[in-house]
Amino acid sequence: MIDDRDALASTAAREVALDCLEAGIEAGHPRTVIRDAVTLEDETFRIAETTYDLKAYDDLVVLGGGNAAAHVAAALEEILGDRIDGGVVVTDDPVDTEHVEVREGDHPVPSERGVAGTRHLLEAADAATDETLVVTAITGGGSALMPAPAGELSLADLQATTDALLASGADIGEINAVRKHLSALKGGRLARRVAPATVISLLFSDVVGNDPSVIASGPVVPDESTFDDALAVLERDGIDAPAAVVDRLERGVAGEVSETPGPDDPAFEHVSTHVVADGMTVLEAAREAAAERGYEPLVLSSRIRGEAREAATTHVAIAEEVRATGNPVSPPAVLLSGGETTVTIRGDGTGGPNQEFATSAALELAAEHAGSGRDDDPNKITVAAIDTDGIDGVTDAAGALVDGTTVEDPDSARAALAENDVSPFLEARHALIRTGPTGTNLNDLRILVVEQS
Ligand SMILES: O=C(O)[C@H](O)CO
Repeated sequence: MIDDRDALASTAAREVALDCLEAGIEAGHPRTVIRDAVTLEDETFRIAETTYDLKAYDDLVVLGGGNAAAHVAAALEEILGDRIDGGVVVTDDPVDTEHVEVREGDHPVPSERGVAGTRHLLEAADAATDETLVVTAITGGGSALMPAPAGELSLADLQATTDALLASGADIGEINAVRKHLSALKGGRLARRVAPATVISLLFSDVVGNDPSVIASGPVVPDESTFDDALAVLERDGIDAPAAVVDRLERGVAGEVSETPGPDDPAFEHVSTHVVADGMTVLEAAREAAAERGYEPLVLSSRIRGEAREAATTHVAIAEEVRATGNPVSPPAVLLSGGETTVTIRGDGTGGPNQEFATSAALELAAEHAGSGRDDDPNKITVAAIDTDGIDGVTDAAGALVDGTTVEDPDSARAALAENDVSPFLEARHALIRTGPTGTNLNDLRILVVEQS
């Protein structure tokens, strides 16, 4: 799964870090998740504690979108086979499916083909009746991949607003409060389109805290955010949105455009929501892989957020403590974390949050190594950081793997960070991890392997 793995795995600690990454990605892949989450026995479809008698429905369709949506559809087909009558998913990571139509869209900025695919998805939703069972395949990336401009808005309006929101530093809850109010599908509006069908909503969460109304902007989840909230995000973050967008939001605040459906809306009467995978799914598998290799595993948090380079300093400090005093676990140990860090763009280079995390960690390790008075073991702490979807920032790398040998010239590492240009820096040091699109999207995975003195 990891390209050129042998070249990266030059020490035992690196080998362990790569094993943990691979175990995490495999556990988060829809084929693994769906196999664990749903079963079919005779005509009874089970998800968690709920069962559905397929004989009670005329047809079963799969609808959805997101980076991993086609993989979810394919995994559902493996279990449900010919019982699936059709459906549409929109994704940027297509795979072959037999019954569900896979349409391509684009991420992180929506595109024309995404709009066309989403229109098709909405047509399939409109065709649902009270005898339809709809299974939704909703994963991270769905907001960009399922663009359905509301009212008079155009794709260009959505693109300009998305660009501005992504550059603004607004968090995903804020970004999606805006996107929901510009869409014919997000913020629960897809539930209205499929009502009165029965809906089983399967969610793969790339949102810290798993709020279902934020994951892919909650197409079949009640929305408590308002036009007011959306306008406040634009104002607070100084976002220069197109006039048509501001106009729609202002008309919404004035009550001239209908609000997204809230928890009391009848559209949600027949919807059940299941978060079937999240960052913890990945962390638990990685933790197990570490333990199997004789390392004491410790999950620090599945909710790490904030500036990537600063999070790296804190992670390395904890690893140093482990190594120096055995707190909070004794080495050999593996520290693990998930969540999603961000990068404040100041320069004009190539990189991503996980690559900035790794570069900053490598810089810390080089400084710690040089100042330790104990230059015999530059490999005592090894750090890997990836985005589980295989695409860190807008690069073709998932992240990077570093240790105390990675940075020999701290000034170059600092310059690369200052320019947000860490990708070429890491490439030159053979530190980039490449996986290609992994088929899942469950946030970041960070592994710190701490060897014994
Ligand atoms: O698509 C989105 O909105 C983000 O990936 C969060 O799920």
